[in-house]
Amino acid sequence: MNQAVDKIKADYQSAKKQYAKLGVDTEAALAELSQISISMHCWQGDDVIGFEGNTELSGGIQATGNYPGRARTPEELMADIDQALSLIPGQHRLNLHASYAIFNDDNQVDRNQLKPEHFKAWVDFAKTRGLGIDFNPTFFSHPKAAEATLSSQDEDIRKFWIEHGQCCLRIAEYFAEELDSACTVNIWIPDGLKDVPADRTAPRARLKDSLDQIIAIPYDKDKVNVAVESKVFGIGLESYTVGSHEFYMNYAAQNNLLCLLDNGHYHPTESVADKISAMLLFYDKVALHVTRPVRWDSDHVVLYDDRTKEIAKEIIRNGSDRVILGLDFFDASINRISAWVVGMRNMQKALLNALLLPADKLAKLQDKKEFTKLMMLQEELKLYPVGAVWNYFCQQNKVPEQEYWFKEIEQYEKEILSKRQ
Ligand SMILES: C[C@H](O)[C@H](O)[C@@H](O)C(=O)CO
Ligand SMILES: [Mn+2]
Repeated sequence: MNQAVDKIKADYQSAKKQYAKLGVDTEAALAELSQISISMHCWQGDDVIGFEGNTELSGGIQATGNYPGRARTPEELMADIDQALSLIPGQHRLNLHASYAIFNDDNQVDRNQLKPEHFKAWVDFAKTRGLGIDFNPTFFSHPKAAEATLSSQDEDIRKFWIEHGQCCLRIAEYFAEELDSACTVNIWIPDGLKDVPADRTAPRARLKDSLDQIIAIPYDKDKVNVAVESKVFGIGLESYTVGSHEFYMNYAAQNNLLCLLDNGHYHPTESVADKISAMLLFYDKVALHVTRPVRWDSDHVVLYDDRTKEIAKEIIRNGSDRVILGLDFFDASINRISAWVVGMRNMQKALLNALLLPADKLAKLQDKKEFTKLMMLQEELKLYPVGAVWNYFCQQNKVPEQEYWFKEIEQYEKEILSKRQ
């Protein structure tokens, strides 16, 4: 901690009084914030490469940049995750991809043969840190994903990926049981076409059948939440995406699954914040990948920007317990641990900002059609002292406030990352 403890407390007390005048209880806001876990994606640490020995990223996604210090082994990735989590307030979750299975010399298998034993080291890691784990089958960066996966015309390839999905549900159940915490399994496939399709229906019918076969295996629905993530386009797949928004929204509704909304996966002027309330009138929960698309689904680090703040407001207004919140970005052009810390802390700051709004007062102004006053108050609230409350939250959680965490990143880079050649 760098600011004097007393100064942080004094600033917080002053902020508390200002918010109280608006009817906002800062203590309640802090208590709720400390209950919100974010699923931190393992793939920021190594540019979405994983541990299968394949370093080629496919599926129309790209990690650009060549900053030194990428984690190359499970040990390095775990150490980097520890370093990141030590600088992020609160208790969070870890989001793993199947391509991060940890093999020893004699148990490496292909993705359709994955078993819980290949993830035991992750369970041990999570147990000792009190983390829950979420999971993702990996339908990309594999020779059998070169054309298509769950929508493939090639029945052998489609079968391979169906089996992969089924393995992942079993592994998710293992995570949930071992860690006593429900596991969200998110299905995203890159399947699509570069140019104008002649038949949009057949690949979607095959995807539907493949998903039916995956979720037909017995699994405990209280322990495993299956989510489906749509997308509008990918690099090299610009004209047609098999797993579109409408496809998955209907599939999820019909099969009692979750939709996962990634805010990089829609047309640029569409707002994922706006979709949350609509989804939650029809689903118990919704899952999110918060990211920052710059001109395309570029997966830049999440900032404390208007888009993130608007998503956070909708999470809070609709009930944070109804949103399964994960991040999804991968920036290889900057220190990767700093990327995690900045993105996670920004998501939390946005949630805190939302928790510190006088929600009832603002909603009443809308009801009474006092739009002039509503605009005025929403704008004035932007300069209320959310930073003082944030610093106090960091202090409560024993992590450095403001920018003071960064010297630990510099130290770690000097001592550890710079030695990874
Ligand atoms: C690596 C992730 O699973 C992937 O980013 C997916 O969630 C996605 O958003 C693809 O664009
Ligand atoms: Mn995503």
